[in-house]
Amino acid sequence: MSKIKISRPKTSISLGRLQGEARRYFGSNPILLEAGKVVLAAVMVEVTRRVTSSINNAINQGLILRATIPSSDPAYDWLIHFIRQHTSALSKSTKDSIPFWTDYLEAMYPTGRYPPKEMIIRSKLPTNAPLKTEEHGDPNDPSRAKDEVELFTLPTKTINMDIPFEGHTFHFVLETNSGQKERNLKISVSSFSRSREIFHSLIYHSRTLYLAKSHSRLSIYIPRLTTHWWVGSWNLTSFKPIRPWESVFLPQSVKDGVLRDTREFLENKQFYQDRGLPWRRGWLLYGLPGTGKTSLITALASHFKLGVYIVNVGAKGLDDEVLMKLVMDCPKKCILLFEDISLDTALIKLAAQDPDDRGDTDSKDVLPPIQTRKPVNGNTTSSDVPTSSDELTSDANKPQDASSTNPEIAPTKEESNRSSVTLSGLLNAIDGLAASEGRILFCTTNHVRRIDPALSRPGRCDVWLEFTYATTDQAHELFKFFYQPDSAEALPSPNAVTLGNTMENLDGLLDTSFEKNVFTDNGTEKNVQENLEDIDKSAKEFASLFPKDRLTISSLQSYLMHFKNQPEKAIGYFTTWVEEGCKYTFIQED
Ligand SMILES: Nc1ncnc2c1ncn2[C@@H]1O[C@H](COP(=O)(O)OP(=O)(O)OP(=O)(O)O)[C@@H](O)[C@H]1O
Repeated sequence: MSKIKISRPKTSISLGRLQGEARRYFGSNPILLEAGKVVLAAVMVEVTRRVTSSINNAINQGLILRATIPSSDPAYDWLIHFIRQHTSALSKSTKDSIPFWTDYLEAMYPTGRYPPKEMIIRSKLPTNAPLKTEEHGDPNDPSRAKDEVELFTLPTKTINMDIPFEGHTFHFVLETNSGQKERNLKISVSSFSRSREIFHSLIYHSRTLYLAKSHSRLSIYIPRLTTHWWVGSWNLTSFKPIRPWESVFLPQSVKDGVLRDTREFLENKQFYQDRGLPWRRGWLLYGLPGTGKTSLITALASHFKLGVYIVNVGAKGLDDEVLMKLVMDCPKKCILLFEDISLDTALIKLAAQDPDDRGDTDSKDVLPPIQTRKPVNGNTTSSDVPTSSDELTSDANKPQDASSTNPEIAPTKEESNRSSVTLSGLLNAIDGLAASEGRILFCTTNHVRRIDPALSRPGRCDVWLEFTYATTDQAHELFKFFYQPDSAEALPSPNAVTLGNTMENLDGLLDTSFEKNVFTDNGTEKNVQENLEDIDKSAKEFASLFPKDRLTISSLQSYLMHFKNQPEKAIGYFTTWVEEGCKYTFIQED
């Protein structure tokens, strides 16, 4: 009788037993045996990898909190600022983590020929491409995707660093794309923590640091135009020192008017809303170069602590769509500056055409500006700018489009080719339905006659201000400001004291003690008030020599720079310098 032994298959498998089994089956075939070993080893490696990765994931998901901040978010700038504050941490622990294979292949095959092993892919609709709807065929047809979507690939590069904050260590990973001007893409921050509060705390802290910096500085933004998927976003390019309002030399009435107008605008959002008016204000500053247009804007921005968003309308890479996006993305209460608006832009191209061909209905129906002013300093105007004699000028006195009749100011071919912004695109960006609210637009130009009258429509450039040669009063103020004793640098001029409101921006900067003693050049102690009186006397003497309609503030400033600490010499040499033609060469001392 045969006995059948039934046993349960053993479930525990040891490596030795597996090997034994394998030997029994494949023992007669050493090749199969070796292959089996390899497969077994591979299985073990994979199992180990999966287990490690699961443990890693469990730790990551359970214990580590991670936040990602894209560059489009304001918190991105705050965190970058926070990281910059910890540059020592940056230099110690920064390490590029481009994968070895990417580096190797890049070295073997220059970029472009061999794709990097790690890269970012972004897609976007080509600019100006009409969005195709179902009427135009099957939207899911894959062959259409190639025509409609552009893909961009770039190698990634990451920077890692650990920064301690409030008892936690935060791991920052900055993603950048190598070889591009616009580098940073996003930051991811992680930390061992069970609570989000610590992240909030980090962000609030970074914001506070950032604002503290930006309040004592002027934030300047320019458009990103070079990196494809970022085109049309703003890039914080610098924190400039604030410009004191007192450092701008213009007639007091003009400065007061600009301050008053801006304050009223910023404080009266409700007024505009109640009347269904777009909450926007536009200024056109025009006139000779070096007369203070940019200075006025930076001082105004400093005074009201507004960010300045600068667009060069003639820049390569800018078109109507990008311009519109930029304008829409401006924050509320900021200064949007269109620099040198008549250069390179479509305004010239279109101004040279027959108005009927412009395709811009507004331009045929131009209303006078709400308010235009005489030249800010009441001087004779330059040849390129119109003269206006009254405080408020009529439309007839307004600069007219002369480019179509005057070949000298018609655009050159090169000028016409540079920008792809059209007049209607520009006007839409300024006051179209989608245009941002709460911003103050400043357009500046040296060539006002090239500007299309459509720009003067209310809601676009409401106020036109002309800048011309410096007056005697301006020369007097500049001289005083230039030679004031260092420790009294920020002391208000007598005019500023009577204004009161112009003092706000100097909070914290001023030591208003007029009795404070300073050391003068010759080393003797002297009362500041006396010192200021001396300077004022010299300033009057200097102003009395000042020729009319001859010099701009910038040329005067560069003259004074030759005599930094020598007011007497500046006065003594001035007439000779003017008679010799105000040459900007090095001034030889006798
Ligand atoms: N009215 C002014 N008040 C104070 N500084 C002035 C004035 N005009 C010119 N400057 C000085 O001259 C230099 C050039 O001035 P600014 O850039 O403001 O001139 P601008 O009119 O904007 O010139 P451009 O039309 O060439 O851009 C600056 O250093 C500035 O400090």
